Amino acid sequence: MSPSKIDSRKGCVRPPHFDILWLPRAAMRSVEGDPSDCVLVVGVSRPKMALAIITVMLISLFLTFHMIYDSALNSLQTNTQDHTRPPLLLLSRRLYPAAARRLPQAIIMGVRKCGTRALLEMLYLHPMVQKASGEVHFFDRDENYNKGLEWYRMQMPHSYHGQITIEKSPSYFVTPEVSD
Ligand SMILES: Nc1ncnc2c1ncn2[C@@H]1O[C@H](COP(=O)(O)OS(=O)(=O)O)[C@@H](OP(=O)(O)O)[C@H]1O
Repeated sequence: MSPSKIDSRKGCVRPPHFDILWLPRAAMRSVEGDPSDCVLVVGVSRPKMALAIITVMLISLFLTFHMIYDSALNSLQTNTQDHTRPPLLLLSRRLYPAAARRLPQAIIMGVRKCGTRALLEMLYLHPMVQKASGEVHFFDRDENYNKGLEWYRMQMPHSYHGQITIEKSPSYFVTPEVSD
């Protein structure tokens, strides 16, 4: 070991520059045999520091873009009939589960003027419930029923997997064909 690298006062090994990332363990031992006199110097080389900062910035930028993309796409889907969403990442399906229009799992079918709207709005207070905005009249009106289940599904709101979609059409209760 060259004498210039040895601290003459304490006898500790010193790095030649402050931007050394890894020092060998032996470099931190006292040559003179007194380890308590040594000071541990931890530094990061400038290129590696720059690389780390750029990596963090790129990841933050990507995540920000991904969140903006996701929310923009969700709001677009609310206004269009498109229910598919191209995944930006395979992982994004897990992190941000896709919303889709689903057939109702529950239907409020009557009876009229008995507070069906109030019932629906109260159920809708639950975060796991989504409601159709108006009365769909799928089962009681031929012109709607003939459009098929796909049309019926498209009248439903977007919901996440596990949420319950509810539709309310009180006239189902008094339309004999509905039970068929
Ligand atoms: N909790 C409670 N108590 C008493 N009355 C209530 C309650 N909730 C809703 N209402 C009244 O019910 C009427 C609306 O019922 P619906 O939502 O079923 O109407 S509809 O059949 O869907 O058109 C509507 O009455 P009208 O205003 O006379 O139409 C509501 O005021």
